[in-house]
Amino acid sequence: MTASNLAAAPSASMPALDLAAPAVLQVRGLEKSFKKRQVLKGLDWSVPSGRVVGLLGRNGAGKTTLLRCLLGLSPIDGGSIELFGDPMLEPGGDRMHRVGFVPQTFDLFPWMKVRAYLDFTAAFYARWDATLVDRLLNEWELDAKQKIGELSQGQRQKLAIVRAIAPDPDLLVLDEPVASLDPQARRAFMGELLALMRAPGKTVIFSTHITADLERADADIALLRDGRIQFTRPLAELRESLRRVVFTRAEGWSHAPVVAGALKSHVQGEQAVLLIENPLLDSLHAFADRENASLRVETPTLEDLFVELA
Ligand SMILES: Nc1ncnc2c1ncn2[C@@H]1O[C@H](COP(=O)(O)OP(=O)(O)OP(=O)(O)O)[C@@H](O)[C@H]1O
Repeated sequence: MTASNLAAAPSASMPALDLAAPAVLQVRGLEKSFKKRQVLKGLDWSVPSGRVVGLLGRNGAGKTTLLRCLLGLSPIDGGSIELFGDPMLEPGGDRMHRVGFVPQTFDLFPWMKVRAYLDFTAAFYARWDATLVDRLLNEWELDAKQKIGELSQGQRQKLAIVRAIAPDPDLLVLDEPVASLDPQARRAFMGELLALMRAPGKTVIFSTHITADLERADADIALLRDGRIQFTRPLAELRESLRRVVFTRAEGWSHAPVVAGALKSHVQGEQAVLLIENPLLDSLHAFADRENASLRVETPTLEDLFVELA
């Protein structure tokens, strides 16, 4: 059997994102190591303006490291980063008025009260939406008079989000922004985020393990694996094109069938399981008949995709 007789449309034909849109972020050959551990291995990434991008990757894949490097918060060992078309060499500068960042943990200024902290932060920004701040404090039940050190982890995360959104950033970067939020707050947050950021020219990049949030956001999915971004594609497009294909036969499989367009395959007892891009169903059925196997073709959930690909 040859690869081509089972399926067509190899990965190289994957339609790309709209690259005509100006890139907010252009990363080339990014390298980053901690001592001998190389975390980012010549990573290339282009994020067009106006997208909501979910950064997926396993624990330790390097998501936090990447986000920190992008914003100049962590020095890089090689490659280049352009933010809004200019080289990113260090944090700060005028450009930072256009960027909001929500770190994974927020433990600054524990002695400050919420209101004082927000007023203090507002002074650094050219734009600051005080009306939005008051509305979010109210809706997210944050007490302006409470000290930050007395807030729960989830409340701190909400505060960090308010602080990041208030300057009306053009690029919002969030590192697992909803990990500490309860489902209600998560839903409200995602709604708020999308309402604010689904405006022309606004871009959001957020890392998460919660695939339901990516679905709610109808985000583009960027997969970080082996120190590189493997792809960045709209979720709807992934759903449309990827299928989980299961061949089953009693005598099992010595190895998984070789199929063009297969992104991943493994053998599990009687089953050979493949994740295939744009499978040709007639060819798959013919192969199953020849091999005396049954065939099942499923549309994977995003969680399935994450488990298979990450
Ligand atoms: N300051 C540091 N010093 C040494 N090693 C580090 C440092 N920061 C991160 N690492 C290592 O770099 C790798 C990537 O870590 P990173 O936190 O970026 O992963 P992640 O994808 O964000 O993980 P998670 O999903 O668990 O948050 C890990 O192996 C981690 O141990």
